[in-house]
Amino acid sequence: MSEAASTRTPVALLPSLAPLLHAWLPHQRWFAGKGHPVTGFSLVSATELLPLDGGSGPGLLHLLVRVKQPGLPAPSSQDCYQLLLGVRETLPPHLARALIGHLAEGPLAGRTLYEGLHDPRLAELILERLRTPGALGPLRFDRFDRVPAIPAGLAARPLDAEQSNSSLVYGDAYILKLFRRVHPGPNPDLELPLALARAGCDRVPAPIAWYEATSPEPYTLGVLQPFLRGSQDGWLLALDSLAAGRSFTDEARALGSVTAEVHTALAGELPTVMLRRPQTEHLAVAMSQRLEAAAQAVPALLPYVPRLRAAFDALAAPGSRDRAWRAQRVHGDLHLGQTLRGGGPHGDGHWSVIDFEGEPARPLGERRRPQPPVRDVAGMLRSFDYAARTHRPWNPDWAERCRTAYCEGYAEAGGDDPRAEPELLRAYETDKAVYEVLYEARHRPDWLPVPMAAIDRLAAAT
Ligand SMILES: Nc1ncnc2c1ncn2[C@@H]1O[C@H](COP(=O)(O)OP(=O)(O)O)[C@@H](O)[C@H]1O
Ligand SMILES: O=P(O)(O)O[C@H]1O[C@H](CO)[C@@H](O[C@H]2O[C@H](CO)[C@@H](O)[C@H](O)[C@H]2O)[C@H](O)[C@H]1O
Repeated sequence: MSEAASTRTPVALLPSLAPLLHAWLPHQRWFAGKGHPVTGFSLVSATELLPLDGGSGPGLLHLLVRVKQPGLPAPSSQDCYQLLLGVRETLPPHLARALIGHLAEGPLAGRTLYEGLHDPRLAELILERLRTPGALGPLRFDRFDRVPAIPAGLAARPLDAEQSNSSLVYGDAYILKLFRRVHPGPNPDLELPLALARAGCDRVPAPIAWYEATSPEPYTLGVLQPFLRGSQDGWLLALDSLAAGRSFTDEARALGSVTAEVHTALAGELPTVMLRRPQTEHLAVAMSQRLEAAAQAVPALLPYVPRLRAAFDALAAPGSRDRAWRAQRVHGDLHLGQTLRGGGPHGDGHWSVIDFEGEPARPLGERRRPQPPVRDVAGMLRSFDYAARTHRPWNPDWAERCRTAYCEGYAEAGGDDPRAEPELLRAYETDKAVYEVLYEARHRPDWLPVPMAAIDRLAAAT
């Protein structure tokens, strides 16, 4: 890949970009620091993927920018975001919704700045870069060695369903996920699918290509994988089943077995450890601390704190002195919305698991630590409860049947039966429900009653 005309560092640009970013960034769906004032920006890296002085055509600027938000605790007070900014003389009407603003001063005064991913020409250029491994300034583009070449000229479109990140679909054949808030170190959403692909596990769309920043720190920035066209998302399938009064136990059993398959493959590829005292005590303390922090942010949790804490204390109770739990790399944020049925080469009934990033709010180091696999099981059990609660009238039996079938499927496929360690399962379900209370309070306050109902039930059971 040529380095020509692409790696000038337009530091001089930042002062003129800053006011536009200030007005635009906090309103983006993927911006994690909502509700806290942005006081400034600093540049981590800048790369011209397409020269900005290229005449009448668009330019594409890749930026890693640190956003200063002193109201947030460190390190979130200086989070780093990936931006792909288009620059044109004038914005054609079909790109009107991508507008960020007009540059009033600096080297590009008079030009228009816009969200580059909405411009098919620029999105297609990113795929072109990924087709050929190589370096471009601080960026490095890589390919998985066991997959066929990526064809040229595939049409690009942004995916509307994006949540924490942004995705582009190419010719309905590939999907590129671009991480928005990035942390130094390997992103588990590349690390784990690569490990699974190397293990021959077909439950995860195998990464085909990816790109990273290599300096000043390593950041995983984007991963290209096959697009499962026509696949159905497990969350919507569960809601359909509830609406139609249909059982979901076959699907839940299959999901249990898929989870066990993924866990077995991950345990075979990546380190596993045994958690004993004092690690089990540390686990209980960390869960209690998360509960207390969540209760500070969402006071509705406060009356439940003592009883919920009992579920965590049980992990380190005197009777559990000799217990040891196997820990390994896990998905970390497993729920129905992270599963897709069909759409790939394995047929309509084949389930795949996506989005191995873990809970985005947790530090990367914590997400990459080996954890008891029951953590993922708890995530999926919470998801059955969510689906049953979301549907009117509430159908607790539906969730209970799914729960049983999922645990049976997990054990039948070679996983340890999650019900054999009820304290551990309860602690993880409680920890997840606490996380969900915080997540819903921040992102979807109308949904808060869903995890609060679980908090009420879990507290009553201790
Ligand atoms: N390989 C894929 N094939 C088809 N659709 C996908 C694929 N990967 C992700 N998606 C779709 O994109 C959405 C967002 O992907 P996800 O990895 O969960 O991103 P985020 O981290 O932004 O939530 C998913 O809910 C799913 O609908
Ligand atoms: O998919 P993401 O990685 O963005 O995960 C976050 O958002 C999820 C919601 O989209 C959230 O999941 C919660 O709501 C789901 C229903 O919408 C439910 O199935 C899950 O069980 C529940 O946790 C997830 O927690 C959050 O990290």
